[in-house]
Amino acid sequence: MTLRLGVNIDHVATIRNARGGAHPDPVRAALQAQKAGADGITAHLREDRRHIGDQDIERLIEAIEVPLNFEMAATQEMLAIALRHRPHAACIVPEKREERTTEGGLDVAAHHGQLRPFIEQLTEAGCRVSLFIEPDPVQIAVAHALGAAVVELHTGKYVELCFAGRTQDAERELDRLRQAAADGHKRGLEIHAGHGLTFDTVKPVAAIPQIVELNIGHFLIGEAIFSGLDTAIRRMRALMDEARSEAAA
Ligand SMILES: CC(=O)[C@@H](O)[C@H](O)COP(=O)(O)O
Ligand SMILES: NCC(=O)COP(=O)(O)O
Repeated sequence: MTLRLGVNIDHVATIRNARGGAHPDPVRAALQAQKAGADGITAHLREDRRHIGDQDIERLIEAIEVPLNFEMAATQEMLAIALRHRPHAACIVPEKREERTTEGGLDVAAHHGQLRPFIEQLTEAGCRVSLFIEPDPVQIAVAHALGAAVVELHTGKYVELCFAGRTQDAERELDRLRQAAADGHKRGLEIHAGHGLTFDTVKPVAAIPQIVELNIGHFLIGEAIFSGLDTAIRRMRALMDEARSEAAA
């Protein structure tokens, strides 16, 4: 199975919003990412609009040729926006206003009743519905029962453990990712993964054979300051491909 790279351009908007105005433009970044080989663009329209704004979503839909993965909380406001734009994919994520970033996966087991109508309406509108969850067997089973097409496994914990030098715990978390990917794939779910991935942490995740898409943003946008977006994306793509061919050998 080939592995797609979705580039998340949220944090281009974070830099723009630090001063207001229009520069740097996340849509320009998305077009550059597309040219550098991104297979898709991911953007998270947060309730507080701290990075991506409503107009960015409208402009992205107009401008990009690769699929848009629209990340959204399960709120009526976001549902109405998604139904208006009908992006290729709608990824439902948990959201807390006070958090610095998306801290964990959506608890689909606890909120299945609330989530079902969102999944149904988005699917009906032609979006591929993705649920951003922890690599946990119960979450996988409920995501499947809810009729989602895709699950995106939260890799944040694995990355944090790697950077804390907690090698054994990171390996255990990687095993949870492997198990969840295999289990979800067996159930017919399409498997994506992402959050916090970097050049140093991407390869073991990219090597998991059932994963078909990685969504990566914050690190690539940060790295672009030093090497340029094109170089950062091409390097990430190369590491992903390397991991895949090493795993297949
Ligand atoms: C859900 C998710 O993982 C992404 O949206 C990404 O982390 C960028 O958004 P935040 O940094 O605002 O969480
Ligand atoms: N869903 C994960 C994503 O889009 C990118 O997350 P990050 O690389 O910005 O942490």
